[in-house]
Amino acid sequence: MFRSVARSAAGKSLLRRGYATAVPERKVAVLGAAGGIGQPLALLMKLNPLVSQLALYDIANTPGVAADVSHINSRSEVAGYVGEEQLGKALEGCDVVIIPAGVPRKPGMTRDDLFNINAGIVKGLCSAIAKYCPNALVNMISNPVNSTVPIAAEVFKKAGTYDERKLFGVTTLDVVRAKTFYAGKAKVNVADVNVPVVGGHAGITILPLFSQATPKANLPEEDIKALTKRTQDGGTEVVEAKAGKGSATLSMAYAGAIFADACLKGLNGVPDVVECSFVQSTVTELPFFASKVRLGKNGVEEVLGLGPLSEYEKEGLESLKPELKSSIEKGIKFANQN
Ligand SMILES: NC(=O)C1=CN([C@@H]2O[C@H](COP(=O)(O)OP(=O)(O)OC[C@H]3O[C@@H](n4cnc5c(N)ncnc54)[C@H](O)[C@@H]3O)[C@@H](O)[C@H]2O)C=CC1
Ligand SMILES: O=C([O-])CC(=O)C(=O)O
Repeated sequence: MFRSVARSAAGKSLLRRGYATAVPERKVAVLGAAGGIGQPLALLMKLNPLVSQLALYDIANTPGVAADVSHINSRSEVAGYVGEEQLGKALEGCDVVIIPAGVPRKPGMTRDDLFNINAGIVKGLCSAIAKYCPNALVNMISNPVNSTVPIAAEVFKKAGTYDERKLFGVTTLDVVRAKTFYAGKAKVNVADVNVPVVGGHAGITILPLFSQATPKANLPEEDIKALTKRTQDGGTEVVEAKAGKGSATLSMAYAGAIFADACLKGLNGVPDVVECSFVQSTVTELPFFASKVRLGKNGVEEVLGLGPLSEYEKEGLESLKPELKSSIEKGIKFANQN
């Protein structure tokens, strides 16, 4: 077994010497790789020793990004693909496909305002995934995630390839933000902090569960409310600060790289890999919902429940349901009408 080899002294020494034979081959594609998120995400995936092949796809400018990233002396081989006619080659044999393709917000816009453009982009890319790598784990970053994930599910259902264990809305940036803001307020080491974030990925649908945050800090109710609001508005904070030049890219690339790494670890059989993600779910009455999920060799191994909620979180949960429900339905309707 590769893991026992990798963990043995001989395996470690092999790895240190640059022989990656103990780690399985894994192909990862980034769709939208020349964009604000795509470029730093390509860099971070190139640095990930679990990746053996990195396919960088975009409708423009990927050759330059691929040439640049390919000079880094890490394990994976890098190839750039540009234009729809090369999409199949980019996807063939992929284990994980990360999708940050699509337009970002400008100040004054909601994520739902991106629907008209991004829904079509995501639908096209998912049709190609169904054709060229139907078994890949799909990490959906493109907004509005609350709708793009249901769109992807419908496309895969129509193609007969849908496996609910393999489709993920990437909500890791909400967790990253919640951890950072909590650590600042609670004055604890950010590296030790854990905070689950559930619900969806837009405004009030983002529900951080600070009552379950560790290390425990017993923050007053006003602080919890302020932290919740800041986490929910984290994306808007960046959109406003960038003043028309887009939304979060660097922190999103970091979050996307963490989530893809967790998917790869799960595929490789590493035990107890748990991350929050927006997935098909029975945790609430909504068909998709973000919560902690355990990742394994086939993607989602277990969707974990919410755990005990404070009164404030229970109220937040009830208030987010109508908006999340309508975003999910909007995605399903789009996929079936267009
Ligand atoms: N899930 C999350 O937490 C977050 C999601 N986002 C979302 O990620 C998306 C991308 O954001 P940025 O990278 O900042 O935008 P960007 O505009 O900088 O890059 C998007 C890239 O997608 C490419 N693209 C457009 N159509 C394509 C297609 N059909 N196939 C392949 N590539 C295509 C563009 O050429 C461009 O290079 C946006 O929808 C944004 O809202 C952003 C931050 C956080
Ligand atoms: O706010 C946006 O538009 C981008 C995003 O999803 C985030 O930063 O969380």
